[in-house]
Amino acid sequence: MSDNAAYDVDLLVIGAGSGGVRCARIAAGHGARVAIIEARHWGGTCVNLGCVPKKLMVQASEYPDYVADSHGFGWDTQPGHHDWKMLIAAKDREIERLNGIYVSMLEKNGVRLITGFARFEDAHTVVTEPTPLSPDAKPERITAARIVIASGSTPTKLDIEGVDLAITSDEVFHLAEMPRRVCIVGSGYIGVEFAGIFAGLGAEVDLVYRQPLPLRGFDEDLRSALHTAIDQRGVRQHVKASPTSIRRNGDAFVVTLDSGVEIEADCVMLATGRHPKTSGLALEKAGVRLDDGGRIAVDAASQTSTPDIYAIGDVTNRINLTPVAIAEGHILADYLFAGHEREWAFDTTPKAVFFTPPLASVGLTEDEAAERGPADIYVSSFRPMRHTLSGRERRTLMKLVVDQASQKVVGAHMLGEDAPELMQGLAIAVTAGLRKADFDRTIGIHPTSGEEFVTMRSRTRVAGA
Ligand SMILES: Cc1cc2nc3c(=O)[nH]c(=O)nc-3n(C[C@H](O)[C@H](O)[C@H](O)COP(=O)(O)OP(=O)(O)OC[C@H]3O[C@@H](n4cnc5c(N)ncnc54)[C@H](O)[C@@H]3O)c2cc1C
Ligand SMILES: NC(=O)c1ccc[n+]([C@@H]2O[C@H](COP(=O)([O-])OP(=O)(O)OC[C@H]3O[C@@H](n4cnc5c(N)ncnc54)[C@H](O)[C@@H]3O)[C@@H](O)[C@H]2O)c1
Repeated sequence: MSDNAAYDVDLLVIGAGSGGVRCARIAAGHGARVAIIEARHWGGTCVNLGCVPKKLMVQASEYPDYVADSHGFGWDTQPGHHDWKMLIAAKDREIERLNGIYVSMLEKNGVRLITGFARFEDAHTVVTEPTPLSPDAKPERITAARIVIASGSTPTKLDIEGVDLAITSDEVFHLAEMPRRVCIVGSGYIGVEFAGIFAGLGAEVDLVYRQPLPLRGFDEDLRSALHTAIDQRGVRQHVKASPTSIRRNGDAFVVTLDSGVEIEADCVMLATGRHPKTSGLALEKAGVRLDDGGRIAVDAASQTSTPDIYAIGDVTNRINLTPVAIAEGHILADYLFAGHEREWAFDTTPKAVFFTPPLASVGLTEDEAAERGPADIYVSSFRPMRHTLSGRERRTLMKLVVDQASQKVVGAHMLGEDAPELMQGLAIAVTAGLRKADFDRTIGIHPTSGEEFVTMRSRTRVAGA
């Protein structure tokens, strides 16, 4: 199928990350002539500098806990030495393998792969340039009937003195040495996850954030439980605080907070959000408009202000998660080249933060539900079975938010071991609009933590009444 023979391709995708790769592959599967341009690394942020290396590092950081916990079960296991360089090399090998899979999957589907940095010449023409990471890339000029911008996002740095002394998540995966003292700024997903990683690997960690509790936007009970869990992990929390400067002190760095407190660290990491990556694309040449927040403005069909140009994933700053970018890419490819729209339940997108212990959520928080009307709240907090013997001070929190009028479970939240694995199943129940009575008539799996979600009989309180 060819949309328009006057163009080199039917679809040109800019950015081979989670969204772009899926869109290109599905469009090619529908018979479109597709090319994809990537400036940095095949697979994008998630595979190279995001979800995948992060999760491997979380897993690496959990082994000392297993060793310590084993003593309560009769083992005399001793902690060993951690080899940071070996971890980084093993992680890099796995990522190289994944890069190869992405490339071969695209090639197998007949997608043309172009290495280089893309820039618009007009609404149907893109030129590519070599980048520092691909200096030998041949410049190309390519015309397309339709173009999808899937260029992702990039870390936002604070405007403070000495900011260039700090790293972001873009650099953290390739540090030459494991830092012994780390100061992390920001308590969103990345700040919390890396506080857990470095603490687990044995570093002294200072976590600085502006709010009274970490993870703004999550359920308040979960945020409080996380605050306690961060303390229990040995991370020093500096709440309601912001850095004002960073300076060198020999081989170390000193972060000064607005309270006057000084924190000395071997590594300062900013985890202060990300912003859409649009610089250098020359969007103005194609008439693609940004909104006030700097994201590419799109309609419900992911179309930008220019017909035939679409945008998906983080560059549109909707829900910045890999499965969402993938879904947006898939929906768009189906819509453009198969004439049908796939349905995905974005409203009940589940979220997880891979701290140790991790937390996960789906649906409404208690406060969000209360704004819509009375909600029955069920909360359970308990010591998981493993820690009755390990002696570790770690509690699990589970919470259900139930719309009182319909008795539908509109939110589920958990902090505790395996929370992300459990939440995937609960997300199906919440997406399906199941009622509390459906949870109650479900038989539990014993002995698990998960069975608590089907045995919460007594309402803890009513919210929003
Ligand atoms: C540290 C970290 C951990 C994360 N962990 C998770 C997680 O556990 N779970 C989860 O769901 N999400 C996680 N995310 C978020 C997830 O990585 C993103 O939401 C997802 O990658 C967005 O996909 P995308 O396709 O929009 O963009 P990206 O994956 O960022 O891909 C964009 C691609 O476009 C390329 N590009 C940009 N501009 C140009 C140009 N002009 N020319 C050519 N190529 C260009 C980039 O090089 C990049 O490869 C994490 C993010 C970070 C930073
Ligand atoms: N497990 C996951 O799914 C996962 C993991 C990592 C990242 N992500 C995605 O990547 C996005 C980016 O992650 P993130 O942690 O960088 O962003 P975030 O938006 O989650 O958190 C940003 C943090 O920076 C703080 N901050 C912002 N401006 C500041 C300032 N001027 N001074 C002091 N603090 C400031 C905020 O208060 C917040 O604590 C996430 O929102 C999420 O969509 C997802």
